[in-house]
Order: sequence, then C-alpha cells, then structure tokens
Amino acid sequence: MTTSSTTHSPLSICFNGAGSMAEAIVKGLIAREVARPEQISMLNRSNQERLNELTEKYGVITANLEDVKRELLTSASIIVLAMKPKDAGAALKELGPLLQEKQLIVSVIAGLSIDTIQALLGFKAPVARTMPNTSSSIGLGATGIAFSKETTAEQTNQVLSMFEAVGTVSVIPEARMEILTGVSGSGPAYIYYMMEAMMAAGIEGGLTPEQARELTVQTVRGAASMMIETGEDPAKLRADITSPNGSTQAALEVLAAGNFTATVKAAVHRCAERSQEMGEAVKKALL
Ligand SMILES: NC(=O)C1=CN([C@@H]2O[C@H](COP(=O)(O)OP(=O)(O)OC[C@H]3O[C@@H](n4cnc5c(N)ncnc54)[C@H](O)[C@@H]3O)[C@@H](O)[C@H]2O)C=CC1
Ligand SMILES: O=C(O)[C@@H]1CCC=N1
Repeated sequence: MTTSSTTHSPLSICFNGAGSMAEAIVKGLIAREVARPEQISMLNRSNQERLNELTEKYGVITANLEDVKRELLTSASIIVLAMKPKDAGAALKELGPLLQEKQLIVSVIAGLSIDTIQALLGFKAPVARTMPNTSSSIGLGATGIAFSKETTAEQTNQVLSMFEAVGTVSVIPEARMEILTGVSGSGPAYIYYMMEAMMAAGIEGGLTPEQARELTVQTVRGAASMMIETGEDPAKLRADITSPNGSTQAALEVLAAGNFTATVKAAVHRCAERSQEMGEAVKKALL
C-alpha cells in the first residue's frame, strides 16, 4: 500500500467477515495493487467453502481454525469489521481482549457508532467508521469515512489510501454517516431497482431482454458520465432532454403523479433511520 512506506512492519489487513462487502473491497485492493494478496487475510464464522473460494479467486490468506484466526487478528495492522450488524456485538466482545492499542479497527458496519465499537472492545481503540458500497469491487465505490480521535495521521492516511484505491472518499462527521448510508451505501440498490423496471418495460414493449439490458445500462452509464464530464446540475441535464409537451415531459408527469421525488427522499431517510436502529440494537443487546 502506498502509505506503508513509513511503517516498520509490512501492512497486513485482516477482514473479519468474508461476505459481499469484504469481497468487493478486497477485489478492488488487489486489482489496483494497493495491497498484495499475501498482506490480506479473510475470516468468517464457519463457512470453509466460502473461504476456499476467496483463496482461489484472489490468493488471499483464509483460516478456519480458531488459533490461526486469533494469530491473524492479533498480528494485523488493520482489522476490517465486515460482518452483519447482528453479529458485530459478540465479535467485538471477543476481539477486544486480543487487540493491542495500536491496531486500527476499520468498520464497514451500517449504524454501528465509534462509541459503541470502543465500548464493546473494552478500550478506546483507533477506529475508522466507514460506509462503502459494492461498486468498490470495480474501483467505482463511494465511501464515507469518520475517524475516531485516537487514529494517528499514519493510520488515517492508510485508510484513505485503501478506500481511494477503490473509488471516491468523503471524510464526514460521524453524525452524517446515516444519511450518507441512505444516499451512497444503499444507493446502488435503488438504481438497480430503477433499471430492473426500465428493462421490464422495454421487454413488455417488444425489445429482447438483451436489447433492454444494453439500452438501460448504457443510458444509466451515459447519464452518470454526463454529470461527471459536464459538471452540470441534473435538473439542467433533465431540462435539456425534456421538450415542451414532448414524450419525456409525459413520462416525467407520470413519475411526478407517483410522487417520485417524495418517494425517493422518503426511501433515503428511511434507510438512514434503519441504519441507526440497527446500531442501537447492537448497543442495547450487548452493553
Ligand atoms: N452489501 C453492501 O452493499 C454493504 C454492506 N455494508 C456492511 O457490510 C457488512 C457486511 O455486509 P455483507 O458483506 O453484505 O454481508 P454478508 O452476509 O455477505 O457477509 C457477512 C460475513 O460475516 C461473517 N461473520 C458473521 N459473524 C462473524 C463473526 N463473528 N466473525 C467473523 N465473521 C463473521 C459471515 O460468515 C459472512 O462471511 C454489514 O454490516 C453491512 O452493514 C456496508 C456497505 C455496503
Ligand atoms: O442493507 C444494508 O444493511 C447494507 C448497508 C448499506 C448497504 N447494505
């Protein structure tokens, strides 16, 4: 990793939790040569088949035996918490006594606050609370990060390098993490949902599934690229497409009649609220 030149021992990253988010980040880190496979270990609770698959695909270290897992966790410079919120409390309670103060915790867990992580560990570990998304696997992720005050400048740079290698990074106050989850953490799912609907309509209208897919994908890709390349507001780009009394206007009127803006905003806010609820549930159950 680029910022590891100032560390004395080689950087090692242990992913505690080996599901889809952990894989998305690992895939990106390896593809962009931010870390070599031998610097990365991945652990889960019990699914050996999944671990074998990850070793085959990426060449990373995986382990199922408890003492090997412990060794990987205690020797890592960075431990990434990548299990579901419901599993995080018990995992952190077990992890706390194994750790040294200088080991950095990077959490990708929705809703789980820095205070709760430190309380469950039993000491004020340096923590980077992050919210990535699955597009990290192709280097197009959008990650929000909030750092605890215990995090050193070197650790901050390491985390920034990790996530900048797999997309864009926004450093934000921790209080904004829930709304960021509503916008970008879960955001890809809303876009896929919209794309599913567009494809279904195209097929209903007689396009082949392949044509409907290609046209929808290219439309979404082109629209995102237009925003990036022109720097224009989406409202202006939308206006450029919408001829007075034309077909686009007719379509947008249907969306407006279905309360499109209010529905999307309500979905983003409900996502934020649900993240908070999941974090609170971990706290209540285990503190
Ligand atoms: N999937 C997504 O788009 C995003 C997910 N996240 C967060 O990432 C976390 C993981 O989500 P996914 O990867 O989707 O879940 P997943 O269900 O695909 O993976 C969870 C992994 O954690 C492992 N695990 C469970 N308990 C464990 C324990 N005690 N010790 C070690 N490993 C354990 C499971 O075996 C599994 O490998 C969640 O907390 C979620 O909030 C954050 C951003 C985006
Ligand atoms: O659905 C979830 O809980 C996670 C958090 C962000 C994306 N997926």
